[in-house]
Amino acid sequence: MWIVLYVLLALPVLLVVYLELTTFRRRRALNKFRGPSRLPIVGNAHQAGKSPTVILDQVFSWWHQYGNDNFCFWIGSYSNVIVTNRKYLEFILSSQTLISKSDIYDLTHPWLGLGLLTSTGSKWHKHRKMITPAFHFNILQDFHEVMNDNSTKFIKHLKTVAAGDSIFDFQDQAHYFTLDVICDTAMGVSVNAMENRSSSIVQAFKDICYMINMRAFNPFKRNDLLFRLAPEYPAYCKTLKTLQDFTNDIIGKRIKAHKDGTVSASQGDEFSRKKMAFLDTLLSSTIDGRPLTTEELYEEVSTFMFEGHDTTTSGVAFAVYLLSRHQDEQLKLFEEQRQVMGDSGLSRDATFQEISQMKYLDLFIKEAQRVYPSVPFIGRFTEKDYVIEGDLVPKGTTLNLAIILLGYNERVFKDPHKFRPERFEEQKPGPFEYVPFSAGPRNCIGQKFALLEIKTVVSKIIRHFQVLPALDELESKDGYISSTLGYRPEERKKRDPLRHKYDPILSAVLTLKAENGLFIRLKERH
Ligand code: HEM
Repeated sequence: MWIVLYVLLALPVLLVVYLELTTFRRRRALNKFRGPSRLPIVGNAHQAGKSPTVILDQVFSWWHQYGNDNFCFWIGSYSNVIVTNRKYLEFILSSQTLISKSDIYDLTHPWLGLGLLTSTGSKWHKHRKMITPAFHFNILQDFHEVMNDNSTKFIKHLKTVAAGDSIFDFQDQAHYFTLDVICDTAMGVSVNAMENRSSSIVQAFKDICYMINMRAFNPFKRNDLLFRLAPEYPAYCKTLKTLQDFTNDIIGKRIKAHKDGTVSASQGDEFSRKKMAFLDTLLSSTIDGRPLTTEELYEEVSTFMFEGHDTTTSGVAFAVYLLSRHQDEQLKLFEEQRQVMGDSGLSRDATFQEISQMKYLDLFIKEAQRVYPSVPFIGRFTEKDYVIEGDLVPKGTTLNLAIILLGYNERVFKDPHKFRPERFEEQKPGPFEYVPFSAGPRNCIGQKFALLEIKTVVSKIIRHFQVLPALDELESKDGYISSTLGYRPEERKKRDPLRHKYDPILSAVLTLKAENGLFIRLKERH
C-alpha cells in the first residue's frame, strides 16, 4: 500500500527528471537563441495563449521583444525556433535534406495522411515527380476556362447576396467558390458547392483546422493518447469522418466516370492532355511499377483538396477585403481592366494572356500576400544536427518559418502597415525575404494555379462591382491597413481600442483567416 503511494507521489518528479534529461542537449544548444524562459514540463505553453488569435499576437510580440530575429520557445518538450533571419531561411529552404515537415504537421496525419504536403524522403520525391506534370502550363490553360465559368457563377451568386446594399461576410462566400474550382479542375468532379451550399463540408474544413491548431499549442492534447480523453475528441472524430467521406466520394465518382467511359485517362501525352485532371494523373500513374494504392490516392486527394482550396479562400478573401478598404487602389485596378479588356469587353471572360497583362493586379496580389499571407507559417523538423550560419541546430528541433513576420520586417518593407502595391516595383525584396509560396525543392506546387485563380476571380469582381467597405467611414484615407497585427506591443495598446467591429481579427489556423469574418458591400457597375 505504502509502496503504491510512494510510487504515485514519485511519478511527477520522475516525469520532470525524465523530460529535463531527454531535452538537456537540445536546451543547451538552443540556449544561444533569445526567447522567453521556460518552465519544466509545460515549457512556454502557459504563455502562448488560448486561442489562435492570441497565439499569433504572442508570436509577434516575442518577435519584437527579441530584436525581430530568430527566437526560441518551448511547448512541453517540443522546441520551436521561429525563423525570420534571411540567411537561415536561405539555408533551410534551399536544403535538399532538411525537407521533413515539423511535428505539428503530424497532427494533420489522421486527415491528410502522408500526401505531398506532409510526406518526406523517397515517398515525397516520387510523388512530387509524378504530380508535377498535372500542374503544367498547358493544363493550367485548360483549367482557366473552368475558373472563368466558376467566377461567372460566383458573380451571379454575389449579386443576390449583396442585393439591397447588404453587408456580408465575403470570406464565408469565398470558401464555396474555391471548393468548386478545385473540385471542377483538379478532381474533375463537380460538387456545385456554390449552388448547394454544402455547408457541412465547409464547416468541417474550418473545424479541423481550428482543432489542429489548438492541439499544436497544448502539450497534453498533442499526445494522441491523451487527446482521446479531451472533451472535443468525439466532435473531432465526427469532423474527420465528414472529410474522409467527402474525399472518398470524390475519388469514387471519378473512378466511376472512368469505368463508364465518360473520361479517358490516356488522352494524349502528359503535357497535352486536354482537361486531364490531377486526379486522372493519380489514377493513371504508377509508382515503382504499380498503380497507387487506395490509401495513397486518399492521401493525395485530401491533401490537394485542402491545400488547393483553403489557401485560395484566404487569398481571394483578403484581396477583395483590401479592395473594399483601399478605393484608390481599386480605381487603379479598374483602369487597368479597362485598358486590357477594352470598355466594351468588361463583362466577358478574360483570356489567359489578358490575365498575364494585368501587371498592377499582379503587384496588388503580391502586396496582399505580404500583409495577409495565406500560409502564415511553414515548419521543418531537424532529423539530424545541422549547422546553420555557424550555429548548431540540434536534431529534434522544430523550425517555424514565419512568412507572416517577414511581411512586417521594417528592414525589408519600409512602413509595413501601408498598403502600397508599387513597393514591389520600386524595390524588389531579396529571394528569401518574401516567400508566400515558399521556395526551393518544397515550394508550392500549386503557385501558378493559385495566382491564376485569384487573378481570374478578382479581375471579374472588379469589372462587375465597386467593392465597398462594410461602412463608408471604414475606407482607409491614408493607405494604412486596418489590422493592428505587426505593430509593436506599445503601439498596439494605443490602436486596439480604436478597432472597429468590422476590422479583421486575424488568426493563423494553418491558413490565415479573419476570425470575425471579412465584411464588405458590393455595388453593381452598369
Ligand atoms: C494563395 C494560395 C497558396 C499559397 C499562398 C500557398 C503556399 C504554399 C506554401 C507556403 C507551401 C509550403 C508549405 C510547407 O513547406 O509546409 C505550399 C506547399 C504546397 N502547396 Fe500551396 N499555396 C497556395 C495554393 C495552393 C494550391 C491552389 C494548391 C493545389 C492546387 C497547392 C498545393 C500545395 C502542395 C501540394 C504543397 C506541398 C508541396 C510539397 O511539399 O512538395 N497550394 N503552398
